[in-house]
Amino acid sequence: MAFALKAASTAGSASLAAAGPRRAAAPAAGRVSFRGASAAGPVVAVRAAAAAASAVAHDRRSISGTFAELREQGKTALIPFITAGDPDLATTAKALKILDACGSDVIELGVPYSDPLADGPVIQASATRALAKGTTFEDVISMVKEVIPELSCPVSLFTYYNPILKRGIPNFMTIVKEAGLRGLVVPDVPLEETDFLRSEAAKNNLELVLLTTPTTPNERMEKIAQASEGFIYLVSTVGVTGTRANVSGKVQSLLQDIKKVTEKPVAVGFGVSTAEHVKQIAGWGADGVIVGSAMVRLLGESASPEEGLKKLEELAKNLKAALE
Ligand SMILES: O=P(O)(O)OC[C@@H](O)[C@@H](O)c1c[nH]c2ccccc12
Repeated sequence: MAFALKAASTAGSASLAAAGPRRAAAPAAGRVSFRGASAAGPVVAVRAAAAAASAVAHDRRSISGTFAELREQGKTALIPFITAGDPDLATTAKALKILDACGSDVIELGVPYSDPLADGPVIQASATRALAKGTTFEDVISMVKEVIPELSCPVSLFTYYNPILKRGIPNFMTIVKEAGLRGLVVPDVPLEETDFLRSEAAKNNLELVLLTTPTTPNERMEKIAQASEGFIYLVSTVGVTGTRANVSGKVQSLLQDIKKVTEKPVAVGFGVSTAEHVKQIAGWGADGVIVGSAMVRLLGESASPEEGLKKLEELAKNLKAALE
């Protein structure tokens, strides 16, 4: 069982406002293979070549470099989140290429985990399916290692703390770096415990993204803003992930509060799913939008992987167009 152990030391994390409902660990079944994933088409190669050519001033493949370039262009980053292994790793590989080809600026790839914090029902169900397929951390890493060289945007790994602790922080960071990943989001690690994580990540050219929420006190938000790398993840609302009809109007003032204390880019996530949402958030001055559940649902709940990928492509194009 890859992810069944709980990290007792991280319980009661103060990084997020609310913890999601808990559920039982999913049984690991037969392994899946990502091999056989075909390239997403010529547009992928064209984009990768263009990215290589423009990687002069900024490190285009780092998260902060990507944001620096976008800021110069006055653009807002599109950051999709998908769960690795749902419906299977071959489809995840294709999804990464499609998201990249559609103009995603950073991709957050979630490692499926049995005891998540703040994952809403859509992402929980997706992780359960991925684990039931037997998806392990090692499988995710092997898939990523093959796919990342074909992408032009940086990929950040989203994982809970336990899979990191289990492997040992320095060892984990080496594995992640060697897979070509450029960032890490670890939602259940409190700020107070991030120093070692950040320094080990930095040794491996990985940026550690921290999260702030509407209930984070100002003083703490400032420390998070100082310590966060790549960008600051502004959680739009209290509660768990999942699509919502509207974006909380509080986001506008939260963005202003953060921007008073830092020049680092700020990306907004939780409940963001439509073209109207991303336009509104971009209009409020956010540097990026993170879209998880809406993408995850399309991939995991479509009649076939092909249909899921097609719908994913439509959504990504639609959101990207809204940000142009
Ligand atoms: O699903 P949403 O509402 O679009 O939110 C993004 C989110 O999925 C992703 O960043 C995420 C998935 N699980 C999380 C747990 C904590 C913080 C963030 C996350």
